[in-house]
Amino acid sequence: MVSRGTSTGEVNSQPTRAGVRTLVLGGVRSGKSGHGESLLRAHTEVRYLATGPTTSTDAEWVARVAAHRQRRDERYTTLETIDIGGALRSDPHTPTLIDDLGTWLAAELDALGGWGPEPVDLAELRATLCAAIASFTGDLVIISPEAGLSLVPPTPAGRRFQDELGTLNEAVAAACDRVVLVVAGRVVELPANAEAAAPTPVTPVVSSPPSPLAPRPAPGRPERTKPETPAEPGANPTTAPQKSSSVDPTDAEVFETVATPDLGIARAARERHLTLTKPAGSLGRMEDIGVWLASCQGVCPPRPVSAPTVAVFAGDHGVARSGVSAFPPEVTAQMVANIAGGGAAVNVLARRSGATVHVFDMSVDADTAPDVSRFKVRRSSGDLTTTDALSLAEARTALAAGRAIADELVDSGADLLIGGEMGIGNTTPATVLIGTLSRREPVEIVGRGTGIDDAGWIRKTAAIRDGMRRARRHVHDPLSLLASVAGADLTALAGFLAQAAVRRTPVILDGMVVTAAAMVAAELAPGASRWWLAGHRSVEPAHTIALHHLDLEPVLDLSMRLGEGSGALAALPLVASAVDILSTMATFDEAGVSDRDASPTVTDSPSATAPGEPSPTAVAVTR
Ligand SMILES: O=C(O)c1ccc[n+]([C@@H]2O[C@H](COP(=O)([O-])O)[C@@H](O)[C@H]2O)c1
Ligand SMILES: Cc1cc2nc[nH]c2cc1C
Repeated sequence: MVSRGTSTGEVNSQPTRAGVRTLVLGGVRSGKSGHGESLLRAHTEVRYLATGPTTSTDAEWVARVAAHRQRRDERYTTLETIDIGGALRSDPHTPTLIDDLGTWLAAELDALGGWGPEPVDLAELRATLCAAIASFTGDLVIISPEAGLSLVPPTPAGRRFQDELGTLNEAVAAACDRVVLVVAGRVVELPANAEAAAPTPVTPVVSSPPSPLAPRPAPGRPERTKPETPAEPGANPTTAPQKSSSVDPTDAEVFETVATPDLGIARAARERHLTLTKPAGSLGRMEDIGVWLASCQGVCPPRPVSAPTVAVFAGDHGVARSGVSAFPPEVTAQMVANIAGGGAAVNVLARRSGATVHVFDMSVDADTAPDVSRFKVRRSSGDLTTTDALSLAEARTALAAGRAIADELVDSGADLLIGGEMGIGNTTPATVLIGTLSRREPVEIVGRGTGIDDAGWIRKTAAIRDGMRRARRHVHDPLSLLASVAGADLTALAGFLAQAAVRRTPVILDGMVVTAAAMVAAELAPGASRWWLAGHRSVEPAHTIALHHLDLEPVLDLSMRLGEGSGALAALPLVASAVDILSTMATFDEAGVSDRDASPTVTDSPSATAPGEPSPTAVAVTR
């Protein structure tokens, strides 16, 4: 199939460039600086090039500078300079924020005496700056005022500034990978050219909120977000799963707005916990889990979990041929047959909890049973070290398949979903995704997967390094990222996890591989992670980083590293118990048990005992 839109191929003429250069335009108080800072939030070290003076006799200016500084944290090193070209050239790697080009231009005009009637030629200055931007290799965010939307200024100096700034912005935009416009805190992606700006078949278009997790299309792709689907008439919008929509692959990466689990119900569940016959908080995290599930169901007390359902996404990966796993790729197809036959760990654990297991061959390098392969995208995904794992069209097909699977399972009554996976070599693409999105170094995050030895670990680290080098340029475009390195199984998983959230269905995440897909799903469908519970912490080092990135605390930490959905299933009995606690445990009133702080109230009876000796007949229990 021919892909549409952007290509995931090698488009950068400088193969060592890993960063993204973004020009953030906006008016005064538009939110442009805050948005620019959010783009660099994942970095532990950011250089801040302040183009304006940080001290002044102008108290209002000092207050503005202080407000900006307060928003930034200790990760920032500030360099006050107007030689921003020189600063970029002297360190072209460290993630850098330039704030902003307007003050830089004003300072340059000051220095050149450019405010007078004689025009000064800034072409060389612009070209030098743009060359420095073009050769910058790290993440770079440049803030600049969009002054062209105001009236033509009444003074020659004002007109000079507005004209020069417009010309400068256009030149800098051409040197950047992305350009966004911030208006009233809303971020609009500006397409690279007229062709890219042409209307896409997808409607409607709404501007996305300035969430740091909001999907950020690649340069040239308009931002597209579907509005939340209205609930069925009469249905409680939080208790009724959203209606299923058949997912067209051409539209696969566009998700409806994810609703928030019901906060009112969460509050009611928390209050109910206080009435149950136990000291407040004594069931620890089990209490939180019950509250979470009640808020997902939109009802308190929650209904028992009645149809937990596991979907195992299976696929082979070209990279597995390079000795990155302890097992040969043939094991994927063999294990798919084992799971379909009910003999794998996932089946055993599911039987214990009454869960149903489905296995889906997305990209196994062999023929599998027809019912298992009905969503199959291709035989084995490409080797991520040298080529795109999928074409963009295949990635869309896989994403749509994952979404359709979530829809099918929810429509057939699943009230809790578990994503699992099976695929020899899949910890390599999963680690590449986590490393890329969390901006970690490969050696920090490489684990031993199925149990590779030291030589295998070295090969795997090199493969992850190569994959991350290819993936980095797609860090702001989840679909391209999936196509570039994830493969069909992990892409389908991402679609499945995001769609479950759209359908307001709670999910227990499994190990590192599933959580890697979840990180991309959270980019595709901001807010989806509120519908997810982390079942366990796998021994893979990347898993801890992924959980931290998603702000999820695992239920179990049992040193597991199997995959298949096993860690999530190990947590399922606890989740079911957490629900039962809220729904079937007796309250203090029902059981006639005295609550804490039940202060004895002595009656007016003349026969009252001495203070401190309450008699059973004379004491009324208060709560
Ligand atoms: O998800 C995890 O935390 C996890 C950790 C280690 C191994 N796995 C499973 O092991 C397989 C991938 O391991 P490997 O060494 O072949 O990349 C794959 O089938 C996964 O289900 C999964
Ligand atoms: C046997 C086997 C079972 C698995 N289940 C998930 N990943 C696996 C990897 C292997 C090798």
